[in-house]
This record gives sequence, structure tokens and C-alpha cells, in this order.
Amino acid sequence: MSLVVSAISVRKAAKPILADVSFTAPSGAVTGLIGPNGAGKSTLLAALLGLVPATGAASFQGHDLPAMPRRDRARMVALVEQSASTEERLSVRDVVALGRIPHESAWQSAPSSADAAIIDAALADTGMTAYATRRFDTLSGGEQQRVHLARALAQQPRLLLLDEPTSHLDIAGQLQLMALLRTKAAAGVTVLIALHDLNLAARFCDHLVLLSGGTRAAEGPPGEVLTPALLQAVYGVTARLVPDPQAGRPLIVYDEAVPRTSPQIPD
Ligand SMILES: Nc1ncnc2c1ncn2[C@@H]1O[C@H](COP(=O)(O)OP(=O)(O)OP(=O)(O)O)[C@@H](O)[C@H]1O
Repeated sequence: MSLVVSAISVRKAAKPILADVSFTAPSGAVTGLIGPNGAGKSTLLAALLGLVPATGAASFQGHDLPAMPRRDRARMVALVEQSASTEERLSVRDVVALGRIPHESAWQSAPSSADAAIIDAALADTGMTAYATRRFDTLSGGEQQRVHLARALAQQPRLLLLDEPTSHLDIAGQLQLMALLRTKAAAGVTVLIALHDLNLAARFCDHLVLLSGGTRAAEGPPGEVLTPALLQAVYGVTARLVPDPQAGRPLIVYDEAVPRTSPQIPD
């Protein structure tokens, strides 16, 4: 099922942060949520889960996402946050096991053998099996990012939301992550990922939503959204799109920073 976002608006400190943002993230596809710093990507992901007060609607599989009881929603939707550091003293395996909590019955004290297999698969999918007994707070930034992803995968979500999950990953890690998301999408998971790397977005996303100053500036296939004119207006860069026949998607080559012409969120 698609994620349908309708006219989401958010105000913080009396300032409009998101204004009437509407888009559809198609079912079983990877949708990239792109836009410059401060465009409202993290706020939008939080609004979808009712974590910030918002008006408008977000529905998935017939459910009103922001209004759903937390535990019911957590059985269907997982969010990989930009930074989450509440699990410092736990082992890597225990952090990933937190992803099973929404699925556990009230009287269950430890993960079942089925849960254990799901946790093992999430560790393996993210390349973290060898780290299972390490304390989470001894990991590097990129390793911690992989564990957060593993925890989200252990939730077995039908909708996977990710906020800049590649920011600490090396090149191989970024490619592995995007390939993993493609595999999950092919298995029917709807993926919405906030990304800064537009070349990753161009290569691996089926659909893009471009935010600018809290509004939706464009939505569609990468070839339609990533145009030199939009990149200049929204990101303030001159850029060329170079064909890459092997990938079948264009490569973006950036030239220089120039003034943006699209509206910004006022200070
Ligand atoms: N409590 C607040 N009061 C005022 N403004 C806020 C508050 N929280 C967030 N903002 C502003 O909301 C805007 C959107 O922030 P958000 O974190 O959603 O952007 P983003 O697109 O995720 O940015 P980045 O790419 O830098 O992570 C920013 O301009 C930010 O300064």
C-alpha cells in the first residue's frame, strides 16, 4: 500500500516549518525525500508518526498514521532516526531486540526463538553479526547507524522511514544500505528515505519528493525532479546531469554555489 500524505503543516515557535506538504510514496518502492538543510525533512518524518503536532493527514494501509496507538503503529512502521542514543549501555543484540517489543505479547519476558531468528537476520542484513555482543556505546558512528537500521528491520515494518541513514557510512556501506532497501522494497516494503546525496537518490530511488523551505517543490521520478533548473533554485548550485548508460540514470556533476531562488523558511 502507498503512503499518502495530504496537506501536512507544522508550526514551531509560531513559525511555519511545513506548509501543506502532499505526496504519495508508492507501495513497494524506494522514495527519496530530498531538500537542503532546514527544508523540513526530519520534521516531516516526525509528523508522519505524530511525534510533532501537525495538521493534515498521512495514511497507510487504511490507517491514520499520526493518530494510531503507538504500539499498533510500531508493528507496521519503523523510523531510523538521525541520532538516537538512549540505548548506550546495551549490547548490540539487545538494541536490535528492542525492535521486537511491539510484536511481543504482554506476558513474554524474553524474545522467542522466532524473534531470535528475526534479530539474527537483521544483524546479518546490516553486516553487524560479529558485533552482536559489543556494547552499543563502544561502536563507531557508522556502526551505530547500522545497528539503528537493524533494530528497525527487526520491527518487520511494512513502511520504513529513514532519516539520513547514510550520513556516517563509508561508500561500500552506503551502497550496501541502498541495495538492502531495494531488496526490502521488492519484498513489498514501502520505503521513504531522507537523503542529502542526490547521486544516491538518482541511482537508487524510484520516486523523489523535493522539499524546499517547508513546501513541496517537486515530486516524481528522479529524471523529472533532478533538473539543473530545480537544483539551482532549491539547492543554490549550478549542476550538469551527465548520462550514465550503465546505470541508466543520470549522474549529477556540481559546478558552483550560487544564490538560491526558491523560498526559505524565515528566521
Ligand atoms: N523548535 C523549533 N523552533 C524553531 N524552528 C525550528 C524548531 N525545530 C526545527 N526548526 C526549524 O525547522 C526547519 C526544518 O528543520 P528540519 O530538521 O526538519 O530540516 P531538515 O530538512 O531535516 O534539515 P537537515 O537536512 O539539516 O537535517 C529548520 O529551519 C529548523 O531550524
